[in-house]
Amino acid sequence: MPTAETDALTVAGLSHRIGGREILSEIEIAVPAGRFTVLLGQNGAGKTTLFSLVTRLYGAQSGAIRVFGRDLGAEPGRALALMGVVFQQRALDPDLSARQNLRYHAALHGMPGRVARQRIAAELDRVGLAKEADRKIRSFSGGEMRRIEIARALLHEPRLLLCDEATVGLDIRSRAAILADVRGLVRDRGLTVLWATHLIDEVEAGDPTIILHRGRILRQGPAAAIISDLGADGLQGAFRQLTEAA
Ligand SMILES: Nc1ncnc2c1ncn2[C@@H]1O[C@H](COP(=O)(O)OP(=O)(O)OP(=O)(O)O)[C@@H](O)[C@H]1O
Repeated sequence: MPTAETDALTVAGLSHRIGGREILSEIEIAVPAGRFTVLLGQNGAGKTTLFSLVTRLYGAQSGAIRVFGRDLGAEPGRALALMGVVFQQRALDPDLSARQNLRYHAALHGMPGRVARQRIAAELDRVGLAKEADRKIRSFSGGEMRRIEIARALLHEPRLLLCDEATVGLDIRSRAAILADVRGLVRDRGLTVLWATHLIDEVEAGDPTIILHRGRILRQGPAAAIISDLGADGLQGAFRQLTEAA
């Protein structure tokens, strides 16, 4: 697959087996820079496994992953520095404060103390939690914890943000607020986002959309184009057609 200069993330020929079972098969995707791209798939489609490979939690068994042209296998440090991640499972220490959790992350990225303090203050302020910085994580609501995780993921100023089911378990208002916030980062900062979800109502017509089903990519392109190519009356119908035929 050709790698366009404008691609933030490309994955080519990536397959992954766990315990003899193929979880991902010949994945080929291109995530355009500066856009909000949706990775749409039902539970068990393979979204988290794909994120685990892109973030190097799992070593790739085949294929190539590039982040802004940098090969993840050959230059892991440089490629990973360009990425921020919000995992599906909560990954904050509940007994530490928001500030302490972020400080820990800053240290992992080798940020000098003064820079870390400024960045932590700026990102907590951006998500509206600057005054709550010294509260223990366990005292925050689910939506607030997600906002802290987004602040943490942005601390080292990545160019690509990966979000794995970032709105799962949240009420409708919190879901909408998180989604609007992350879409705003794309619009205002030119951030690239890859947003994994099983929720079709989180997709907008113009979003580059990648449909993953049982470990295979069924379609990718703007959601509106996928719908019209299939003659469907909406993304729900297009998704059903594709997955039923697979
Ligand atoms: N460590 C593992 N051992 C065995 N099977 C696994 C493992 N990790 C993932 N799988 C299987 O791989 C498939 C894809 O799982 P994955 O978590 O990547 O999907 P997902 O799209 O993220 O779904 P969800 O949104 O429910 O987390 C599932 O069938 C899952 O059971």
